[in-house]
Amino acid sequence: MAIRRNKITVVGAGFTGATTALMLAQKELGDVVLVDIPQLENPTKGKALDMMESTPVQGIDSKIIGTSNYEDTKDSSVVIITAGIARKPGMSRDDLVNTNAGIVKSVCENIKATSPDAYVIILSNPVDAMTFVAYQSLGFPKNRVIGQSGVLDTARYCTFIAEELNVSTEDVRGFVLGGHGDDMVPLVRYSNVGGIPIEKLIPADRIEAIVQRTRVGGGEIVNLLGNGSAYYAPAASLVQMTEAILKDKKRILPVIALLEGEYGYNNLFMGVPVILGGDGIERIFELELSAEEKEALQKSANSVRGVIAIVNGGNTGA
Ligand SMILES: NC(=O)c1ccc[n+]([C@@H]2O[C@H](COP(=O)([O-])OP(=O)(O)OC[C@H]3O[C@@H](n4cnc5c(N)ncnc54)[C@H](O)[C@@H]3O)[C@@H](O)[C@H]2O)c1
Ligand SMILES: O=C(O)C[C@H](O)C(=O)O
Repeated sequence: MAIRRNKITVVGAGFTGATTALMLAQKELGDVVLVDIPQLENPTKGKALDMMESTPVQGIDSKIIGTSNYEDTKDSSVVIITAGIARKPGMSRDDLVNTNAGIVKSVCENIKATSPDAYVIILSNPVDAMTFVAYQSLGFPKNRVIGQSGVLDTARYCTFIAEELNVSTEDVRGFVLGGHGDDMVPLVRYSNVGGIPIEKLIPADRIEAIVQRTRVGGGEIVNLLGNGSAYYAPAASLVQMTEAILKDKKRILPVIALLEGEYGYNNLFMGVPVILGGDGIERIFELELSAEEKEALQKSANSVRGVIAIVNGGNTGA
């Protein structure tokens, strides 16, 4: 049988969607289908054609098309959902919940019909709740419904640690647990630089400042941009997750997963470290947490449950 390229669909051709499409093509992870609403079909086609016309210069062979027709996305291996509105200064991600829940639901109905075997990565905010909405709308098994927050939050955390120590970002390891909100939990005890615990290298007050900056990292960019939210680091995060799945890399990454007993939570979508590979979320790692870390995670979980309740008729879980 002839070997075919993977088809990767990116729904939402705005700032994150378009940037993600280009980065996916640059890594030749597959052919990319960029989808937006019918009213924006021409601009979507235009963005895709512009990207396509960069391929001879960049020396890449991925094809990129723009469309508003889900038939073009048929049998995608991975579908990335970036459709929805983004926040502006003064707003919280949770303010987007009702609008984006409707959008994510309608997108998922189309995906379910055209790519029933896809691995689906959700970016639209508030992303923990949107991953829940997608899970309900798709009816796919839990390993194939994956939310993006922890890769981005961890990238911010590691950037700030590297800046603090003036070392390569490549040598910084750590991760962020919990919901994608201001209560997220950067895990200091599990963070190191070249194997050296950060607590041995950075004074406690500076670590606390880094943790706080990470928690509001999305807001920092929103305030600087003035009319939208971050997209370069979010797109890079989506590409890392897609690559982990398509190449069966079995990366250990923090992603939003359905918890069924892990960390003491049931029927809740929240960020936890997992093995991400050819079968999506292949395993969730349950780490031993201190009393303080457990309390912080509980606060984050309570925030996520509050937002899920808004889109789930007052019920706080899956
Ligand atoms: N989880 C994260 O870490 C993270 C990071 C960045 C952005 N986000 C979220 O991702 C979403 C997109 O952000 P952005 O900066 O790309 O916004 P954007 O406004 O630039 O793009 C969103 C696109 O979605 C499209 N869209 C709306 N409804 C659609 C539908 N039914 N079908 C297809 N496309 C539709 C819009 O037309 C627009 O082009 C926002 O909700 C934002 O908050 C999340
Ligand atoms: O902050 C936002 O609204 C977008 C995204 O969730 C981010 O963290 O950059």
